[in-house]
Amino acid sequence: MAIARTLFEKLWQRHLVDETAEGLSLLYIDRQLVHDVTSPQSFEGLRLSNRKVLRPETVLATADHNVPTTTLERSSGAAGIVDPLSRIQVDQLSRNCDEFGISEYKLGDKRQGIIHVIGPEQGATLPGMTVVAGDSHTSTHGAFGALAFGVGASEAEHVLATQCLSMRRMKSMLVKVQGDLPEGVTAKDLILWIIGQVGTAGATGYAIEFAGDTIQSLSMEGRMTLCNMAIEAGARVGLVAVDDKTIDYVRGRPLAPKGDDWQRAVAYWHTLHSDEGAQFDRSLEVDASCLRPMVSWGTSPEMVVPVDGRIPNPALQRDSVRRSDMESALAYMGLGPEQAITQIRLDKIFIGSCTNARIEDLRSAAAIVKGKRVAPTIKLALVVPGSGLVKEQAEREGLDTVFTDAGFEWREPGCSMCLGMNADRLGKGERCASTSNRNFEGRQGAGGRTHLVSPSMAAAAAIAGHFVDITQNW
Ligand SMILES: CC(C)[C@H](C(=O)O)[C@@H](O)C(=O)O
Ligand code: SF4
Repeated sequence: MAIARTLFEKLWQRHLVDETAEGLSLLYIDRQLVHDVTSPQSFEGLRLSNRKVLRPETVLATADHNVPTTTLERSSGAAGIVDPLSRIQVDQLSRNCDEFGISEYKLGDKRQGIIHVIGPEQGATLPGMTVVAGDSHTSTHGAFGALAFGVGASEAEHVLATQCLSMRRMKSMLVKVQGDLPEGVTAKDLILWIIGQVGTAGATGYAIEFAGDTIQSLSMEGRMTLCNMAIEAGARVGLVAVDDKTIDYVRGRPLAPKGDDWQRAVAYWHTLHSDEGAQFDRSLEVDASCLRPMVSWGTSPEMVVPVDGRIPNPALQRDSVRRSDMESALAYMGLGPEQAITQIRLDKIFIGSCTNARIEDLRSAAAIVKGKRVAPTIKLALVVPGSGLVKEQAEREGLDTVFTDAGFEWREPGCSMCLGMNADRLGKGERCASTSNRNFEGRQGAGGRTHLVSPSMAAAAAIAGHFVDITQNW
């Protein structure tokens, strides 16, 4: 009888080119995604060593981090970007792509968007692939049963030149989630809860496979949200087995295989799951039916509590390192011990990012907002679709008007206020309910305070002006 293998092992073996006695593996990389921030050094390295891109057709690029999101600033393409540094990076990406023969979705192209949104949307990310990008949230693509992870600029350069990457094999961790998520509790709440349990370094060195009936009933969007934040638990890779939902999502995408190739691919993709009895190095079981909407209160994604909870009291923490981390997080966040989460008032709302800017995310936020008004105390409420095509789809469904009628701003696609690299930022001391994935100090702008939540929780906070338990009062 064949040995039972995990999904991770299957993907790894399939791409293994060579192995050294020291435990280094050489992997074949099928796809590289490229954005404006991390790629300049990789292309410069190629130029300096007089190398070409080996298989330019396997690389796909777009600018996302530095792009402005107002229609006005976007109307004249890269040349219209006001901030000189951002303009240079966006411009440079186009020049590099032209020089090395790489296809790029430029500003103004409907296919442009956050790299982790457009990869799956275009069918550039397919089950069974190895996918890399100079970006930690490349873990997102693991939702398709692809081995996907972020790499550094020199590794990205190596892949461009050779299509291969030398690395150490990861260990495998199973996160088995069972039961129905209560109404109003989403994949975002699930992953925030998991990170709260294992900690931000808890899965370092592991590839996490999310499995169980809860994961099977999640949409592809929900699975992407989960895998997106695997990196916030320390894991470079997040994985979900391929099933009919995966295949239905991929079918007909512009870069998906066609005809006989499609039939052959589907037959292979059906093998992309962990075998019965496969051994993991570690495992965790989660009962989804007990979960609540989650809110982060501190400056690390592991600092989370349910919305009906209170901020923990550092004085009750015995570990002195943890206690001082909690104290400094509370000082930065301008919050006190035991404060009820629902009493926290917000200044800004951000619905966007590669974690939660897909069509399903916008639909769930719009369902909360419909017919209501953003609280007058909220200075700015932004909705930033993950791609031009998500934006177009949302407009077809009238979601843009639901948001703008309520007082939200409806923007052009990009990373936006997920990180302070473009014009969308928090000011010093400003507090934001954000659907993104990181709440580090200064992440959304110097001195800005981030609370990570799901799209429906962010939408409800915009209307109420403070956090609300959407499972009770909505
Ligand atoms: C700019 C990039 C290197 C970075 C990442 O790797 O994740 C960014 O996308 C982020 O979310 O912090
Ligand atoms: S949306 Fe945020 S997390 Fe995602 S790639 Fe952009 S900056 Fe990174």
